[in-house]
Amino acid sequence: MRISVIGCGYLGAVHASAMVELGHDVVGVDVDGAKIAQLAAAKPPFFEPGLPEILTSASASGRLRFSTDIADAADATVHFVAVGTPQTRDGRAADLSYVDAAIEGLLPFLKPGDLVVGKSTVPVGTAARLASVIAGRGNGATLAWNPEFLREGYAVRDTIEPDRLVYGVADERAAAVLDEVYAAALAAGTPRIVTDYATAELVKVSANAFLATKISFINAMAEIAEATGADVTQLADALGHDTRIGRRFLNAGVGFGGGCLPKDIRAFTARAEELGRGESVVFLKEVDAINLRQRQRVVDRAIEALGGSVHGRKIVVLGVTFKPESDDVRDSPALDVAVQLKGLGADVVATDPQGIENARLRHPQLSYEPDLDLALRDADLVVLVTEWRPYRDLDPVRVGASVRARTIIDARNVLDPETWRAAGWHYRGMGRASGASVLS
Ligand SMILES: NC(=O)c1ccc[n+]([C@@H]2O[C@H](COP(=O)([O-])OP(=O)(O)OC[C@H]3O[C@@H](n4cnc5c(N)ncnc54)[C@H](O)[C@@H]3O)[C@@H](O)[C@H]2O)c1
Ligand SMILES: O=c1ccn([C@@H]2O[C@H](COP(=O)(O)OP(=O)(O)O[C@H]3O[C@H](CO)[C@@H](O)[C@H](O)[C@H]3O)[C@@H](O)[C@H]2O)c(=O)[nH]1
Repeated sequence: MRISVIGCGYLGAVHASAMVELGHDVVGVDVDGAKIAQLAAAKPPFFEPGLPEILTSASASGRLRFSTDIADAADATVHFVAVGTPQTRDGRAADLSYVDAAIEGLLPFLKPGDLVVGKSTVPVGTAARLASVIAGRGNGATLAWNPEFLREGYAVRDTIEPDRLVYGVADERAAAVLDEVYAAALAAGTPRIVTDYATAELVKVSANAFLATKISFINAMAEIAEATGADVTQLADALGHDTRIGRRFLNAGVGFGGGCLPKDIRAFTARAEELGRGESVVFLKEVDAINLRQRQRVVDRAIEALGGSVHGRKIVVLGVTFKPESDDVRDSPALDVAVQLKGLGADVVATDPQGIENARLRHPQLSYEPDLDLALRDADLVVLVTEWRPYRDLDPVRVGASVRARTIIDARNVLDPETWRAAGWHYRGMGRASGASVLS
């Protein structure tokens, strides 16, 4: 099939390349000329494991092109819309101006039988509104909403072998077209749910709301654990053995960030309020508040660890991205902590395997040191905020020889407290028993 992908960011660039893997002819379109130039040269404009390989093979096959001109989408019969839906500047709602502009741009090039497929995360009701725009001016094209559930860091696998496919459609033909698009994934047994627009839109935002709630739940338990001397990691392990609960997304720490969970729960709340149903999701405000409190708790812990003031002290912040295996710093808890500590007068040095370039663009006032050993030298305090493998694997004895003071805050609970304490470190986790050894 001939496919266009409008918007080639973290979602669209992977989707475009993956569609070639699934056997299609693809043109990726973006308004960002620099991004398109990189993609056209088969160079990913961001770090995503596996993307260089599929981008290279898709480009070499001659079945993947990139363009800044929406007219190049005219040959395609299926048009995925994967542009951003960030939080509006003045509020918590989703900014739909990019989605609206992408649809407006496509309209003159649509043909009878074309299917426009929304991928972006949108407030419920958006698809119905856009379907009527396309019905009016889309020259016989129709709309489907097919939300995306990929995780950054696993985006390639999640796109090629998704946990499920959700089609929000208004007619059977649209579902049949999507079946053709995803034939390879369906043949591999991917479950598919065919539903209406509103349900498809809601599946996406409620999935993210659920994940965010799970994380804030365990972070709330971490607060209680701390007040009682209990250990939240053991608590999560024990809870996780209950298959109804499951262990995933029960890692307490500095909380969730990124370009999705925080903005999506806020947009969901705003939409529910618009619908007069704010009360139904009022708990999401608490989920957000617990999450933001975790960032503050890490900062407070740093102040406490340094005896009441961070002023003039060297604090090494391990990680700037919102999670490992990504260079994405959107709403990153790690950067938030680094910026707050800097604001309090600390001599902050941040390091990260992939995120420094993006972090520097947003926060040029911070000092960055890509070399981990150099970063750690003479530190008064080490704060692990993003659990990249090299930080999880740090040797406390070796690191202990180069820092000024052996004090570490493990804001992701990924280090073994006993090992670090045995090497002479003052170790603090988040909701982990702060005393000496716990019998196992
Ligand atoms: N990043 C993820 O992991 C992920 C996963 C699932 C869903 N989503 C959703 O997908 C959407 C895109 O997210 P993202 O992370 O890829 O954002 P992004 O900011 O990385 O990419 C969006 C891209 O759209 C381009 N764009 C904006 N207006 C355009 C237009 N009119 N025509 C063509 N291109 C245009 C931008 O230049 C940018 O490259 C959002 O709604 C997001 O919530 C993201
Ligand atoms: O137990 C956990 C699990 C995750 N996180 C944090 O939660 C955030 C989000 O993590 P994750 O969900 O893995 O990353 P995303 O790539 O943002 O993916 C989410 O957001 C995407 C965009 O909507 C969806 O497609 C995905 O399904 C959804 O998992 C990160 O800051 C993680 O550090 C925790 O603090 N504790």
